[in-house]
Amino acid sequence: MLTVRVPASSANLGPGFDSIGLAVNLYLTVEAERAESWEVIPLSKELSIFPTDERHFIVKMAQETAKQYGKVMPACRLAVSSEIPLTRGLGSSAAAIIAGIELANYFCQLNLSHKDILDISAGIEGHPDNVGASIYGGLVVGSQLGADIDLTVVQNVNMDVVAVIPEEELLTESARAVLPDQLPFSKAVEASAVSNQLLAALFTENWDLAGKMMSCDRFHQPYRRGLIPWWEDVEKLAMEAGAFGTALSGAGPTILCLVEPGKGKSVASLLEGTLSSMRVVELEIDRAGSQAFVEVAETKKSPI
Ligand SMILES: Nc1ncnc2c1ncn2[C@@H]1O[C@H](COP(=O)(O)OP(=O)(O)OP(=O)(O)O)[C@@H](O)[C@H]1O
Ligand SMILES: N[C@@H](CCO)C(=O)O
Repeated sequence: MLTVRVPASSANLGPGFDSIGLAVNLYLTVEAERAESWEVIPLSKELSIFPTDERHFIVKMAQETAKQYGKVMPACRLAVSSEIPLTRGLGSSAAAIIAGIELANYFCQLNLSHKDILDISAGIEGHPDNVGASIYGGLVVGSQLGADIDLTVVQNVNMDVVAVIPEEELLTESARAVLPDQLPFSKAVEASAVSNQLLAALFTENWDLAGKMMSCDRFHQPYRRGLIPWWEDVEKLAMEAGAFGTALSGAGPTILCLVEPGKGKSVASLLEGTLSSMRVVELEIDRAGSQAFVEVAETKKSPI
């Protein structure tokens, strides 16, 4: 029995569009064993909308990966559970892609490195922000220039994280459809400077400056505001509650609130009191990234 556990991720942190990602402690878990034919058993209610045979997205990802390496993915029985809400901007699709790749890696003995998994998954997603964070954990900064992908993993960044997760879903595809094809040169220069400044501020723990930069994004947030009518209200409440910055989590509609270390609980409880129609979740940064374990005894798991 193979168990794969992949963390959720919040992409962009505002201005780091398609580049910055943060792994957080909500997990997609897949238990897999060889079987006569494909069977996918959803253990979380939200996952029961998906096909239970080889049309399942995770199966397709496994099969596609195996094929890339000239192998055939053997049929398996998968038990899938997830704490990652779907289509809310917390990287559910990235986690599912990585789970599929991990299955192929084990059952087809592909011996893939983290970088191989990054190259395959970013190739599928089109950007390395969510997949990078889910593979490596921590805060990642990625660049994807054609097929050339580079990623820096930063583990010693410390801040508290609160996510405001609404009932409404928003497909990444729809949130990307409102973005412009081009940015004027002067705007692109500003957008790049804001993103650079955000990272410098986070790394030097200049929280006020980091928060300011999160609100100065030029790449995507101005275009996506119209999709999320309550965004401004949540932003205002979060800042009043003590967050140093807020941003759309990935393509939204979840709002990510970043908070100075130690203050996350109080921000979360203040927001919970005022935002009764949304889930307010205090999260931690996941530092381990994607993990695959083979069951060697009833209760003992060994990392592969
Ligand atoms: N556990 C899963 N099993 C099967 N399919 C999944 C699973 N998780 C995600 N998906 C697929 O990914 C889609 C959601 O991807 P989408 O990119 O729209 O949102 P997201 O990844 O949750 O958010 P974001 O990319 O903004 O962080 C789902 O509608 C479904 O098709
Ligand atoms: N960087 C991506 C994340 C969602 O896949 C976006 O904002 O569209």
